[in-house]
Amino acid sequence: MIVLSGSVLSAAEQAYLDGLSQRFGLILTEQAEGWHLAWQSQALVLRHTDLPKQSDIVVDFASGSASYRRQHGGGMGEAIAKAVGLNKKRDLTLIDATAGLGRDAFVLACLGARVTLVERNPLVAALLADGLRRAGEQPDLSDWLPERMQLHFASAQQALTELDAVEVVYLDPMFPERQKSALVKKEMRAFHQVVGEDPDADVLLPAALALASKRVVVKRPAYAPPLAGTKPSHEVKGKNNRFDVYVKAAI
Ligand SMILES: C[S@@+](CC[C@H](N)C(=O)[O-])C[C@H]1O[C@@H](n2cnc3c(N)ncnc32)[C@H](O)[C@@H]1O
Repeated sequence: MIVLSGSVLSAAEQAYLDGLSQRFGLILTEQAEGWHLAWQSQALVLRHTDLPKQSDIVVDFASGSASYRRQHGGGMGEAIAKAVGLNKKRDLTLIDATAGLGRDAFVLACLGARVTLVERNPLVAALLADGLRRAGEQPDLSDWLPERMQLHFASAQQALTELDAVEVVYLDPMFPERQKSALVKKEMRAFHQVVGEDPDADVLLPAALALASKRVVVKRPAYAPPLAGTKPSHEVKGKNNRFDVYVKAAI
């Protein structure tokens, strides 16, 4: 069942959603109270019944901060690029096993990586699929993005045993917010409501290390302990986070 409220679907929209569900095996039902899929300006969005449309969650690679970052120097100097090793090899193969809204995956793909995005939440996967579809229709993205960003709807546990080996596995599981989280952006809090916590995140590290031939990179809030309590080979500090790097072989 597809949950869309406040929208009267045209036949074309309904067919599009059915196609999306079939292609990725998505069962789109309400997952978090009050959050449902809706259409806004030809894009699929997640909307909360009690929140204004400005709080909609959408994947938009073609405009907004993702695009600004791409056009204004989101480059090899960024901590994430160094952590992953893109400063050494541009066309790394990479699995982002906790893809979320695909922002990190987009940064990495813009720099040259071939990224398989793994997401287990069906509503988030639907947003990703729709964001990738719209980006693939943009003139400045269409010639490279569909080839470099592929969506895989599955749990990371499953994907990391099923997918072909890659050079790098990237992990960014949800981490419990700090008590006084005034600094946590409104948008992030909303996203937290939809996907909840990731209490099983620790098991992803050994699975990722088994599949990656070069390294595993884990994004963590600066105050968080390393994933699974496992000390990384080294850390790369970002503006608001750090990247724990587990090296298996040189890139
Ligand atoms: C913090 S968000 C990732 C944000 C992402 N790096 C970005 O730039 O947009 C974590 C995401 O990972 C997903 N996730 C967590 N554990 C997962 C697992 N075991 N398998 C697949 N997806 C998972 C959650 O549903 C959530 O969407």
